[in-house]
Parts: sequence; structure tokens; C-alpha cells
Amino acid sequence: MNIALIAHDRKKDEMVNFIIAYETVFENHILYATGTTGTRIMDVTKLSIHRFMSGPLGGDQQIGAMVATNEMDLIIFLRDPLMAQPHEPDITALLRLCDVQGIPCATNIATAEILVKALERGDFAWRELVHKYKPGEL
Ligand SMILES: O=C(CO)COP(=O)(O)O
Repeated sequence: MNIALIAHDRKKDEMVNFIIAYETVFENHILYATGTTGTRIMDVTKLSIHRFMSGPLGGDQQIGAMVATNEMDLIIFLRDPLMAQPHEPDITALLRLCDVQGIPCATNIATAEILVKALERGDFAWRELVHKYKPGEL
């Protein structure tokens, strides 16, 4: 399963602690992240993560491109709802694309926990079928 991990600055500690708690689940999947989030997680876990650009430099858009082509299966995006971001249009675009493609996207830790437990149970196994098709074929 392709999973994207993204956290705004004041949510990064929460993200890191969350990933540590569920490292044994995440180690079975292909992980992607925006630049700084990925570095922070790799610093404290054994996980290997493909890092895109930092969010403000286009990382959200790069993950959005994978969503657009239906290659991303699940996103955990711990947004900071109390601080304006310079790249707000990119964030909105990514969330919109998740709705376009019907991709599960948790924007807070409570939802993230539910999605990870579902992932652990195999509830998203049907997504593997999607990978058999080229972008646009479905
Ligand atoms: O800004 C972000 C997402 O919108 C996150 O980017 P970083 O992980 O590079 O801090």
C-alpha cells in the first residue's frame, strides 16, 4: 500500500510519536512524505521513506500528482488548523484530489488512528486491485 505522511510544523511531534507507536504496521507498506516530515520520522525509526519536496516548495503537489493518477492509497496529513500556511492553495488542492479519487485522508490524529487500525485489519486490501490498472484505465 502506498501511504503518504505529512505534518505541519506544530504537528510534527505528534506525527513522529504516532509513527513510532505504529511502526510495525507502517513497515509493511511503501511510505512517502513531504521533505521535513519524512526526515523527522526517519531520524527516529527504521522506516525507509521516499521524501518529496518540503510542503511549501511543492511537496503537497507532488503527493497530489500521485493521488490524481490513483497511485496513493492512504494519506495521513496532520494539518495545523490554527496557523495560516503560505502554500494553502496546494493543501486545498491535495485534499480536493483525495475527494475526487475517494482516497482516505486523515487530517487529525483521532482519524489517523482509526485508519491505521483498518489498515492493520486489511480493510484497504481492495486498493491492491487498483494498482493492476494504469492511470486513467479505471
Ligand atoms: O507543509 C507541509 C504540508 O503542507 C509539510 O512540509 P514539510 O514536511 O516539508 O514540513
